Amino acid sequence: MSTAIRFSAVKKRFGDFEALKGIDLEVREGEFFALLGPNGAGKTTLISVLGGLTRPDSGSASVMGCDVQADYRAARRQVGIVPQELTFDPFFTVRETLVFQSGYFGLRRNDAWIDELLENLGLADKANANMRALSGGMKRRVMVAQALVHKPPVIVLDEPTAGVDVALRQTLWAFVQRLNDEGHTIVLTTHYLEEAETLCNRIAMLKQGELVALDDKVALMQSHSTRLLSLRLLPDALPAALQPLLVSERDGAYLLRLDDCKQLEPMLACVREAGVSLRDIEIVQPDLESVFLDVMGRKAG
Ligand SMILES: Nc1ncnc2c1ncn2[C@@H]1O[C@H](COP(=O)(O)OP(=O)(O)OP(=O)(O)O)[C@@H](O)[C@H]1O
Repeated sequence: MSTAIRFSAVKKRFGDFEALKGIDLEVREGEFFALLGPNGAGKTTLISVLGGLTRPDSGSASVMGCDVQADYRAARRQVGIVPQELTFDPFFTVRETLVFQSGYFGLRRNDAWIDELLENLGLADKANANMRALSGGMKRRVMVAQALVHKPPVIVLDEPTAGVDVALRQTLWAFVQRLNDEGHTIVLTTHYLEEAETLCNRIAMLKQGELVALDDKVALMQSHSTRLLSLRLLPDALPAALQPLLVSERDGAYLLRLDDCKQLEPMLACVREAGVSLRDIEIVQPDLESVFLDVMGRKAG
C-alpha cells in the first residue's frame, strides 16, 4: 500500500512551549486512522502542519507525495480538512458556501457532487438557508461538506462529532465509512474513543507533542490485554492500598488493573480490611478507553 500522509521529524514550538517534539508518522492509502491524545497533545497542530496552515520549525509533511510547503497547491488538492472550530461566512447560503469553495479549487461544474454531499449529510432541505441561521450541528455538517467539495483522496476530521447529536453522528459515520470503502484515506481525531474503536483500523496516540503509541487497533488492544476488575463500593471510596491499580472511574465503578487472577483474593482482602462493602464486582475486558488511559498513565513523567 502506498503512503497517503507522511510526517518526518516534525517539530513545532510556540515560544518556549514545544507543541510537537519530532513526529515521524506514516498513514497508508485507504486506512481509517485515528489520531488520539488528551487536550493539548498536539493533534490539531499536526493537522495544521498537514494543511499548510502551520509551518513546522523543522521536519516535513507530505500528502499523496506532495510536500505541503514546497508543493502547497498540489498538496492542498489532495486533502480535505474538517477543522475543529466552526468558521463560516454568515452572508452565504449553504449552497453558495459550497459553490464558492468549489471555485477555490477551480471546479466550475460541481453541482452533482454538491447535491450528493447535501443529501448524504442531511443538508438537502437547508441548501438555501443562510449560514448564520443554522444550528451549530448543521453548521458542522456544512464544514464537512466544504472539506469534501473537491473529492480529496485524503480526508482529515478534527473532532467532527464534538457537541453533535446522535443523528448527525450516524449520518456522518455512514458517509465517511462509505468514502473509506471507496478508497479515501480517513484520519480522525476524537475524544469519543468508542467511535475510534468502532471505525479505525490503525491508531496513533500523542502525548505532550510525542508519539507514545502507534499500532493496528487489534494489536494495540492485545498488547494491553490486561483485564480489569470493576468494583462498586459502599461507601464509595477506594481503599488507599488499591489506588496504584486504578485505571479509571466509570459510571460509579472503579476499574482496576488485574494482571493475574491470583491478585483477586488480595485485592478483595484490601476491600474487607478497609471496612468497605462490595455493591458489585465484575471482570471486564479492556476497551480502547482503558488502553488509552493505560498508555497515557504509564508514559507519564
Ligand atoms: N498558536 C498558538 N500559540 C501558542 N500555543 C499554541 C498555539 N497553538 C497551539 N498551542 C499550544 O500547543 C499545544 C497543542 O495544541 P493542539 O491544539 O495541537 O492540541 P490538541 O491535541 O489538538 O488538543 P485538543 O484535544 O484540546 O484539541 C497546546 O498546549 C496549545 O495551547
